[in-house]
Amino acid sequence: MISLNGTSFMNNSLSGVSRSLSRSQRRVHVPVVVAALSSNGRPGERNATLLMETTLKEMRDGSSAIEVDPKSTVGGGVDDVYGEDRATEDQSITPWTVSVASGYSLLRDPHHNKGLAFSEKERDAHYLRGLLPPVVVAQNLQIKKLMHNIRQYQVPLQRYMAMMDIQEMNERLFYKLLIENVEELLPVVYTPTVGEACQKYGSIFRRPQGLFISLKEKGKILEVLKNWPQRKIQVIVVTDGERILGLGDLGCQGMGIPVGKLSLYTALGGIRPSACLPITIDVGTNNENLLNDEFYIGLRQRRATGQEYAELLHEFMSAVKQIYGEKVLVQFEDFANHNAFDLLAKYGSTHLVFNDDIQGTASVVLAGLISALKVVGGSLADHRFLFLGAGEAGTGIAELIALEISKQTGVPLEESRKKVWLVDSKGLIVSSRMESLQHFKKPWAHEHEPVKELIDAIKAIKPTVLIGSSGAGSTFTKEVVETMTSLNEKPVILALSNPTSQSECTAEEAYTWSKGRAIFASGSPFGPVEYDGKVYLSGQANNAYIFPGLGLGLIISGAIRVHDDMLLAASEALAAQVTQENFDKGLIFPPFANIRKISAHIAARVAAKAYELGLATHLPQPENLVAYAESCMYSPNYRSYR
Ligand SMILES: O=C([O-])CC(=O)C(=O)O
Ligand SMILES: [Mg+2]
Repeated sequence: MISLNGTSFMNNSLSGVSRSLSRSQRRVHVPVVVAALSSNGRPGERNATLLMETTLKEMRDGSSAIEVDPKSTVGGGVDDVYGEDRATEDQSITPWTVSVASGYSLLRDPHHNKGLAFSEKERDAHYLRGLLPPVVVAQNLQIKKLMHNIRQYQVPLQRYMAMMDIQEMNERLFYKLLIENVEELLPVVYTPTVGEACQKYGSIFRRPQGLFISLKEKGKILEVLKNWPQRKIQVIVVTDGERILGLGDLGCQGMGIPVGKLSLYTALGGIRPSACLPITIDVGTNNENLLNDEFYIGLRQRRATGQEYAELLHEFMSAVKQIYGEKVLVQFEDFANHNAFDLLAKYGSTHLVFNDDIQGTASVVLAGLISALKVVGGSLADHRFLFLGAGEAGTGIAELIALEISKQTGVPLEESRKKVWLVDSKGLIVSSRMESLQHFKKPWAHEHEPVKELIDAIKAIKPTVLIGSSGAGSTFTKEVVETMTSLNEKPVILALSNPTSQSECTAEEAYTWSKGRAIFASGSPFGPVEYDGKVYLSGQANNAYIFPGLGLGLIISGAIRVHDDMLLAASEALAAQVTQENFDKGLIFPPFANIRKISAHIAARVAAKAYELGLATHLPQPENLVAYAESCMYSPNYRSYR
């Protein structure tokens, strides 16, 4: 018996656990939790807030509050126990955790709460009697009710807030809702609404999500990471908020992005939620509006740069590897160009890192192009590509196109790059500008006389494919689209900038101005367009197709590095999922409704590449990687608590 503040604590539950565990179960890392009992030791009066220091420390290694019926976990749900080298879920290990929660706190624990779906037996076993009204409802009915409620909100931000409330209240319900209504809810929890949520994050802020690491935490980042309740992290999405979508510097309020991206890692890629960690690094903001906004939640100072910035990021990257090991995937998201390329180059050879805006966008767009060519004809090498925007997305896509052309034709990369031209704010990137170009633009400085305007670059280069990646809205004007249409029977036009307000043109503009001839896709979603009596659908060329499956592939193979060939493999896997039926509707991407299947195929191809390149550590390689990827996916169905 241990005494703390005059209250007695006994570790009855703990000994119960030890007795119940088989030897194989003990072999895995079972989080040891000592339930705090009141002086009379009646478990009904357990109070999770009275846990001892040491217990809390152990809980940080990944504990939960509920003993789960193993029969109810098939297909996922083992988010409390983990093996050493397993994928996202471990079905070979009987899940086992110890209850530390009172019924009251159970209802407030989003990882385990089931609301009205707690069965009669569970209500008895977990001290829930009286805390819920008598009715017991199925998860499907809860979904039906919530969808009905969400549809009542006309304002997208209200829908976003409703979804965040559900996520904070009942995690499994949130994910089931999202998975089963993905096409309707993706624009709510993700692009475009998440952009508005970040802009207003200070005002709508209720409960913190994710981990905030600011300059104040310099020298203490390892300790900060230890404050996060889960230790077995598989994916981190981190931003410093400097370039949130096409909305610019939103400082600390960029947190909405890692939170949104990670909810897609789970919903679309099946990574269990407890293995996902959203992080915002706050080094200040140069956004005057935010600095003067009384509701701003971040550091009220201008951005740290140079050595101060590099040191904080380095401490972060080192701490992450120290605490989570070398197989944790760190996804850089929405960093400004000048840092994004440097971070990827600096940590690409020592950490499992991935930049979604450079590599994820590149991979999804390459997939779109591979499938567009089935409609337009020719091989990649037969086409000419012109970009508006030469930042992370533009140069990232350009490079992947060139790599794929070289792979297909065997010509050197330098030659393949000549098929690709980029326009930035100063005009066409040409060799006479070489001296003043940022390093990531230099490979694209081809021989040509200077051209200032996009429209003149189109007339000079005569591209077959036009890609917008500048973050500046309404730049594909009527004249731009008409010129592309005069040059091509089926011009491929991709307006990638996000959110909707920053899109280079709308779907309606693309179809109307091209007289229905454009092959169009956009970064933010657009609804169907009717032109001349025909309905045109447009795909969403968004990295959400790629990163969840890519992440799953890296995790199941235990990959230790991301390699360009994995991005090419992901593109090919995605393109292979586009059916004739999709093409007939004008789509060059498959519908998001099938995204979990798509992610499994992407994961399988990425994992296969990891094995082929010797970058996988989970050996032996599973025979059927698609089936294996599917079997590792988190299921949001409720588990039964004994
Ligand atoms: O978040 C999105 O929708 C796509 C993306 O990475 C960006 O625009 O930065
Ligand atoms: Mg992004």
